[in-house]
Amino acid sequence: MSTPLITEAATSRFIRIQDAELDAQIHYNDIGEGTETVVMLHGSGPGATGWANFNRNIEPLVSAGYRVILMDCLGWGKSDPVVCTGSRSDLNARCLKGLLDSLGLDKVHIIGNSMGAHSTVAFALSNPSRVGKLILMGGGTGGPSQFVPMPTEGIKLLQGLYREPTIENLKKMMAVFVFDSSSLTEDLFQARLDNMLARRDHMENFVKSLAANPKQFPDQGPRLGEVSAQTLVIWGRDDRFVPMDTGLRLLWGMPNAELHIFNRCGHWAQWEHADKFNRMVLDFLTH
Ligand SMILES: O=C(O)/C=C/C(=O)/C=C/C=C(\O)C(=O)O
Repeated sequence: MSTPLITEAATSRFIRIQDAELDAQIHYNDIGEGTETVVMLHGSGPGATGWANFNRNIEPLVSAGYRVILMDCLGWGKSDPVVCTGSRSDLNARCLKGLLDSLGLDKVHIIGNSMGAHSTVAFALSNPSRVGKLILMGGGTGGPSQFVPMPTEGIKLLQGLYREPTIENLKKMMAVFVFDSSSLTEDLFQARLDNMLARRDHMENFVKSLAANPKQFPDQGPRLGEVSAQTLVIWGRDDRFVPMDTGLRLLWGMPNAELHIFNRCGHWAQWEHADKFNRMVLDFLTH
């Protein structure tokens, strides 16, 4: 049976999350009807959303029988604005818990990209019984690289773009974001710019958050050993945002992790190597 055309608009949903510390509206996309659910958490770039980060990865999972949920973190996309003065990884993890509680989902697999991967680890640490398998791409913990000065060139360009959201700064950032920047189309730049300019509050709040707390993604290294979930770590050899040796730290720290490094790949493995990435994810989830 063929999968009907999946669109952002048709799968767009909102939900209110309330707990002792949080009262906010979250936007998410809900696709497919499988008994097993895969949540995808996007990165922290300006204009990033679940849909923008993962649009090449949804259909294969839905066709294979999974329900897919893309959560827009607070401060991105159509979710509420926030100024985050503490750990953004923990904030995203709390939102995810609220979303899963509201949807009645007890246990999910999670794919996290960059900030999304840091947040996946934070969620697994605070809710170990609610995670199935984990896929971490270009992230999983903040903290230093052994080889590359921090902040990296990519993160400096990302922060510059938040401060001055222009097409020129977007193109400068995207040029080091992927290995082969000739794969980036004008349509992609425009969609990103539209996302950014549609939510200037998100852009301004990110800058305020950084000023209040420059370490938005704390080093979770000392606690990695507590994550017992089977984990596939995926990195680009040419990642200029979150260096590849962070992947090695995850591999050393997490008892059930394995690592795949793509050659000729930057910070966006799920997009730059989408077909192989999708095959690897399906294989990892089913075996
Ligand atoms: O500073 C960090 O450790 C994390 C950085 C990111 O999360 C950057 C992500 C960028 C994207 O995924 C994007 O689509 O712009």
